[in-house]
Amino acid sequence: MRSSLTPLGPSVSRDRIISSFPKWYTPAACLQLREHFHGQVSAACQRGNTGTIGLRLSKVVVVGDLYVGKTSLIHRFCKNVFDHDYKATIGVDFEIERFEVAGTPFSLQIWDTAGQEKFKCIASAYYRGAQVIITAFDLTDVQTLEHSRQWLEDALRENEPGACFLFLVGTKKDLLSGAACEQAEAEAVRLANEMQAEYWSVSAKTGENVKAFFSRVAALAFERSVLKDLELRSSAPLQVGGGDLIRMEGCPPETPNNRRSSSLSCC
Ligand SMILES: Nc1nc2c(ncn2[C@@H]2O[C@H](COP(=O)(O)OP(=O)(O)OP(=O)(O)O)[C@@H](O)[C@H]2O)c(=O)[nH]1
Ligand SMILES: [Mg+2]
Repeated sequence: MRSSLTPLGPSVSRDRIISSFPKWYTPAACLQLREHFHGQVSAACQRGNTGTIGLRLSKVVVVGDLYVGKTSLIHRFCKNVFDHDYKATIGVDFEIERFEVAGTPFSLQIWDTAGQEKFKCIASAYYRGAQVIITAFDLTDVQTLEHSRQWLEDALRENEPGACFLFLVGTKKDLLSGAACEQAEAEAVRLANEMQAEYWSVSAKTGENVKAFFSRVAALAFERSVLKDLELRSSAPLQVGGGDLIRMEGCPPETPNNRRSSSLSCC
């Protein structure tokens, strides 16, 4: 039986349907080398036993220096557009992107933050509760790669240790080729490994790797959400509706030991 919990609104477009697990960009810096969904996740999806995953938004935060192309990357993916003119992001902005992963509805809320120093305090207020942190740098500007570590540290400070998937993304791939591109990527892969992040090179201008990258983000975030949800439901007292409003007769009263941990709640 499939889950009856489906989000409101129109169904997802065909290019947001992820049926097989998307591959990494390079095995030299990737979060996991599996080519299939986790067995428990596949089984849960087949049975329609994915709880409220379809109703939730997973938060993705994109950080990095000004002018590296954060907004362009998000707009290429969400709107399939590219603008040559630079318009600085003021504070934050977000897009919601709906997917169907392994037959289950799943949504990402993608936060675009400002790289300009003067807006940093506004933007950093939105780092909390991220399930994915994407640190973007410009492949043609090594300084922006050097600053990536600081951006990541700032974003991680607002989140629970180990709660976020980390990605390091080199932008403007269309501006580099040959040895220059290989060298920039090699340096980035080194840093990605130090940061325990997955590395991707993309171009918002040509669209190269943009869809593949966000599909990978969505699949990893989805998988972790389903696993967390299964874990919570297997340890929670029997409830109707998955909430705390209605309790089945005979269930023990809530105690500090059986209360749901807030650190495990939905991101
Ligand atoms: N050639 C090329 N130019 C790009 C690419 N991505 C972005 N740009 C250009 O780089 C400039 C900055 O892009 P934005 O996306 O506005 O940069 P941002 O990181 O959002 O900047 P802030 O909002 O100030 O933090 C713009 O002029 C874009 O057209 C790309 O993939 N290739
Ligand atoms: Mg921007």
